[in-house]
Amino acid sequence: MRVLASAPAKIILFGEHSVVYGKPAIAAAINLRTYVWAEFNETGAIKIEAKDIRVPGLTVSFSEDEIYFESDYGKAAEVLSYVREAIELVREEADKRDKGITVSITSQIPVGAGLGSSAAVAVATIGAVSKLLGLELTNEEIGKLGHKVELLVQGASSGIDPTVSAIGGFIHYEKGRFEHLPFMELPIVVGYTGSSGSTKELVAMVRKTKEEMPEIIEPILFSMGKVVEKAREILLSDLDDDVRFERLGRLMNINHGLLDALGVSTKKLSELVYAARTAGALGAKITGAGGGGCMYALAPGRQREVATAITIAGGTPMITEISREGLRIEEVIP
Ligand SMILES: Nc1ncnc2c1ncn2[C@@H]1O[C@H](COP(=O)(O)OP(=O)(O)O)[C@@H](O)[C@H]1O
Ligand SMILES: C[C@@](O)(CCOP(=O)(O)O)CC(=O)O
Ligand SMILES: [Mg+2]
Repeated sequence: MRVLASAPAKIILFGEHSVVYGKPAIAAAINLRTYVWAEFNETGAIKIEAKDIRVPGLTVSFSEDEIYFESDYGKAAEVLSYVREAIELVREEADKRDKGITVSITSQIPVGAGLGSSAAVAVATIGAVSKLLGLELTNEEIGKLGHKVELLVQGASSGIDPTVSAIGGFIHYEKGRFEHLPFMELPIVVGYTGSSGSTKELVAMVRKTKEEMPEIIEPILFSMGKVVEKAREILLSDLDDDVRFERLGRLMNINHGLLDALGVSTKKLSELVYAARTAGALGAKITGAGGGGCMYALAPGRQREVATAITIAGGTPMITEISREGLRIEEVIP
């Protein structure tokens, strides 16, 4: 039997980082997906074919007639830890710890870009492997297992990414509970800096700063929580779109400033944010953990101009759509 599952990327509209400390956040699944095939193997081992992820630490030496490859096995294993933990967790849930499983991954989601590639790969793996092992899990349960995987690998995770990747759509999330917000088309442009940041390291950096100066960092996290409450109110209001977008844009700019104060922006991210605002975006901010990766801009009627401004500033624009669907079983071959 072979199973193919897929799960989407996400953007965090408001509340990244503060959501790790129990504050609310708002996120949406987007139409970039990670695909995972799962099947049994006879060895009893876990085998992972990650087709489009770069493995760090590969050295190649060429001499007259020989080529030597040296790989940093520690780093290679670390890169695959989300997938490995996901498979181990599902084998335990199914009480089939010794089943040999091979997974093969292809992904449209840039890695370490703040678009939730870690959650999508964990959720798609859990989806495919649980189906293979005959476990009946709801998408919500798969989101919770995805959260466990992120906790195991990163040490800290709010769970918002695996939740929205598993269930799809547009959500408000707080302390493990989510509420679907009404589906709406948002005129946004995502800008990718081309560089990456590690969520594990950025979350640890924020925690360290918070421990060193709680009297400064806690009020910032508190304000971020308030920004999200206000954004939820506006999203659920019946204000006209022009007023609504103008207010949301202002809140995005405040949220970006607060993230910058936490130290997770970079020169390139800020350049893309300011380029987007100058080109007419009503708001622009980092999305995801930062340290590189992506920003997004709210630009009703100005998406094309903002995309051009992001390109001129050295980024790659992506006009994405919200994905109603979360985890999907694409194919089951008996
Ligand atoms: N296609 C993939 N195959 C295997 N692992 C992946 C894949 N995509 C992402 N990952 C894992 O997720 C990590 C990146 O996660 P993270 O730092 O949270 O950034 P983000 O979730 O914003 O992309 C990668 O280092 C890798 O371990
Ligand atoms: C920084 C954080 O709020 C979001 C991280 O998202 P990403 O891995 O950068 O896509 C962490 C979390 O919510 O667990
Ligand atoms: Mg991640």
